[in-house]
Amino acid sequence: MENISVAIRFRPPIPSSSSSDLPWTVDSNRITLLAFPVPNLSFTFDHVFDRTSTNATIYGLLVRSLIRSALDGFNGTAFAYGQTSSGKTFTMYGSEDDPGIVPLAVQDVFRTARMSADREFLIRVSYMEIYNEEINDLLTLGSQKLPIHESLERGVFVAGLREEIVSSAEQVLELLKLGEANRHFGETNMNARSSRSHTIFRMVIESSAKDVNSFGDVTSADAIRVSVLNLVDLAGSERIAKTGAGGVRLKEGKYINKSLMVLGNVINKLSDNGKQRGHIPYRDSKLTRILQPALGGNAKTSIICTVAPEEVHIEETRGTLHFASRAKRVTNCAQINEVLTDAALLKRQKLEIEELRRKLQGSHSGVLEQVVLKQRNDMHKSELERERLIVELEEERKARESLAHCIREQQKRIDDLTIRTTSDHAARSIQKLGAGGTYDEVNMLHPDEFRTPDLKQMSNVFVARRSNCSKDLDSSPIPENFANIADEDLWMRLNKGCTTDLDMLQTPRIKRRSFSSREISLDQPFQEEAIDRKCERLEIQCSLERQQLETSEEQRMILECECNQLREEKASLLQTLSISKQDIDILRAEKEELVKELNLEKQMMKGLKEEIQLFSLAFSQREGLLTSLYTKSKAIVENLKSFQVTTPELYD
Ligand SMILES: Nc1ncnc2c1ncn2[C@@H]1O[C@H](COP(=O)(O)OP(=O)(O)OP(=O)(O)O)[C@@H](O)[C@H]1O
Repeated sequence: MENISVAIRFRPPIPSSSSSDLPWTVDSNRITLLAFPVPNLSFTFDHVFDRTSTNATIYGLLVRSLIRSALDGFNGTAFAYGQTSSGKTFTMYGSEDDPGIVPLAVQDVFRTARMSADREFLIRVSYMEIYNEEINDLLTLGSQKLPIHESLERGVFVAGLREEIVSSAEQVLELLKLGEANRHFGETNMNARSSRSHTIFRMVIESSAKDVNSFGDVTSADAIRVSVLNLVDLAGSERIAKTGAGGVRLKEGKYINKSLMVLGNVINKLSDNGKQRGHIPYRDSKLTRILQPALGGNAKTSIICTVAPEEVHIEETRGTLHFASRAKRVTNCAQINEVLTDAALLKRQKLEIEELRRKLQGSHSGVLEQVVLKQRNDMHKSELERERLIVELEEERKARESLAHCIREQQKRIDDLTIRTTSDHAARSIQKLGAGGTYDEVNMLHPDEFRTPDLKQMSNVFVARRSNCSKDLDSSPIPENFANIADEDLWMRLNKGCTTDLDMLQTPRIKRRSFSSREISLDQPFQEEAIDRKCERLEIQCSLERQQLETSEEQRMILECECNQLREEKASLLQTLSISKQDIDILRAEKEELVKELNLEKQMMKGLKEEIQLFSLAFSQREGLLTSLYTKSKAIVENLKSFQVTTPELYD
């Protein structure tokens, strides 16, 4: 990681401007603003160049190392930043007497390249401008609005930009002249020849070691270094009030200010502490997008901030100094950009393709197939299991239904028995009552006259009506113990919520017959005998009925036991059912998982196939490129040889 190098350059004051005491002092690399906005605000930079400094001095101290690094394979960017008319273009391009950074760098690149004993270089140049947020190729007339693309191999690049292979500084300077002619300049109140666009002069420097490993192994000597050197002349920020811009100039000014603002934002963000940094808005302008590697990326960067010394520009100066001090805090991470030579790349790609093929055709595909087969089998098994469970479930459901039916039947039988038992009990009670009372004619009872009350099914409701029994003077009152039967709880217990109409509970019509005292005295022994017989008969009947009642009770108990058993069975069946459901859910989830895995494997296989196709394609493309590169290199070498023969003094 290394910081961006930042220098401040003061342009000489314009002769016409009223010179007064300067509002700042310069002490070595430190600038102190004396009064604005607060007294003694200081900024320290890598270099501060005063009005006497030449472009050559600036180049030597700030840019030369960058150019040397570019020849070693590091990306490099140098740009001039500052308000309009502060001397950016002068710094970058200079004059006849004082050539600027661009021509000096071009000379230096070729000089250094020629001096290199162990590497040979291939240099391409391009020249573009960003005018009103559109990219124009300055080396090709009419080539405007070029798009920015991004790829893994090339990173961010301007599609369709002409790249000229160059072999000498003069050739480049000629191209620069051509570009300058195409560049947008315009007159403003501040500058007679104001740059209305940002220009980027780019050199792509490729180099490889002169001795190639004769064994043909893939070594670092096979690597090609490719670095990009950007020399940027920015348009200057301008205050419309000062430039007096209108119409086209005004529109240009707005685009210029906007893109410089984005540049400022990017620098601000990058200079923030890592945690607070957040999103860097490179994409907000074409300038920052193209310069992205130079701003916090893989490049060495130098910035020359130009300042107009006049007091009237103090605000702009302060702004430039703030930008510069922020930029000073930005760190880049430059590294040598090496790519393998085509031959080495071919070798490596062949190996990779072979590896992939082996993976596909060999054991790997076998394993894959096995996995797929296993998964299919598993899936089939789980399907069968699922079907079996469904059948089982159906059987269980049917069994449960038949059990429930059984329970209902049994319940019905219990209810019938209970009702029967109750009516027997009631009848017996009445008979007992009759036997212990007056001359009730119990033996006159007809079975139909003493019947179980009508029962209407109505859950949880007990209704008892007794509307007219009191009116029937002929009827005996309801026996006391029978009245207990009509008690709500008991009825509920017996009838399980059936309703009854107590009027239906017809007390047998026991007609009272009055005997005269004479009749009683005459027939008494006979009557007593008859009564005894009746009593005996009734007792026998009672004991029979008691037995019957006990038997019914036993039956009821047995049925209740059965009923409980059935309930338990039902509960256990329900439990089994829920377990089966859970099993089915698990199986279903497993099945889905397997299907997902299968799809994933399929995708992987597809991806591998595509990769192989891509590699094959790249392989054939590289083959073609290698051939053309070889032909081109041969031509260049021939050119160089002939050039050396004709102009030997250039290389001295
Ligand atoms: N260091 C310098 N020595 C001599 N002349 C200079 C110097 N710097 C700038 N100038 C002169 O000042 C004028 C404005 O300079 P220049 O055009 O380079 O400014 P600029 O910052 O590029 O302006 P703009 O942003 O408008 O393009 C030019 O005439 C230029 O020759």
